[in-house]
Amino acid sequence: MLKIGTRASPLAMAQAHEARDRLMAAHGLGAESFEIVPITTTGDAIQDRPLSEAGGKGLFTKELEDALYDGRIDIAVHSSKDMPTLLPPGLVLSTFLPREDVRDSFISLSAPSIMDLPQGVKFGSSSLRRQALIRRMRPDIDVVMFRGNVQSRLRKLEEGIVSGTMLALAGLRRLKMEHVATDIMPVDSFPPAPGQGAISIEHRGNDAEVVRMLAPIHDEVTGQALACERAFLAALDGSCRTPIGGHAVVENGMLRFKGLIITPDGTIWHEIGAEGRVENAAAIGAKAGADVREKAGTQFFEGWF
Ligand SMILES: NCc1[nH]cc(CCC(=O)O)c1CC(=O)O
Repeated sequence: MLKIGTRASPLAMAQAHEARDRLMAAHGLGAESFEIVPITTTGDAIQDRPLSEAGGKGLFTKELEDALYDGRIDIAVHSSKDMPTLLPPGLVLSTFLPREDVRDSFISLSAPSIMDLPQGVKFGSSSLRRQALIRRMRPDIDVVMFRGNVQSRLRKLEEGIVSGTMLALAGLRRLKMEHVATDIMPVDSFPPAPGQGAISIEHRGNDAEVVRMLAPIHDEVTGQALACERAFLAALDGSCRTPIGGHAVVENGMLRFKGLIITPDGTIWHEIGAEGRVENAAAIGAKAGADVREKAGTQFFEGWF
């Protein structure tokens, strides 16, 4: 019996089921060989303030990691986007499932695109990256803090609390809710978060049986793109306080990466492009991070908060 840990949100549960289904198919096993263990995390419990204030990315992972350490679960299924770049001792992130669409979707009941929103309306997002990118496109718009699952966001749109919000297209697809997307943002003008759209699996590094089970469901190309994007994030100190975009594409053994850092008010940004062979994925991302940091200068990272 392999115990699969997951957050309890509908999206996390859908991702855990996807991981289980792939494991069943890869090993010819039935559902009875797996147990899905939902765990409520601090990140899920805090709904009234931005996660960047409450402690950052680790909020979604700590309880799952505790459960890995004490054996309540054997693997933890995560959204890669929510994973800190550094893992606690003894745990590894070895396995990436084939990536979904990386793009963000715009959701509104009153305008077909962000540029069509009326002057000065409210836009809800808790992601610093999305907030900054929206402000870059539409400095007139009032960006407000906004959290919660798809259903609660749609309710707030209906109630007129905000005129627009944004969600990852990947999440909507996994919830079979793609139809709520009003517009899809191009990656060039609206770069996704590093890791967006990719499910990853964390486990105890010394668990040989788990390593054997996971090997056939790992997607090589997604793993290479993620190695690059996560190295970029790590080089920039990937705290949730810096709006960062980053996206790597792998084709025929070559990797192309584009990254962006932007001030929270959306007025200053720096972009970086890099490419090379996939074998050097992590080095390409790390160098792009160091290069964009140098391009931006230290003053870029100071005095926002
Ligand atoms: N921080 C929440 C989160 N983590 C991963 C996804 C979407 C799915 C993905 O990117 O794989 C979401 C919701 C969202 O951004 O819309």
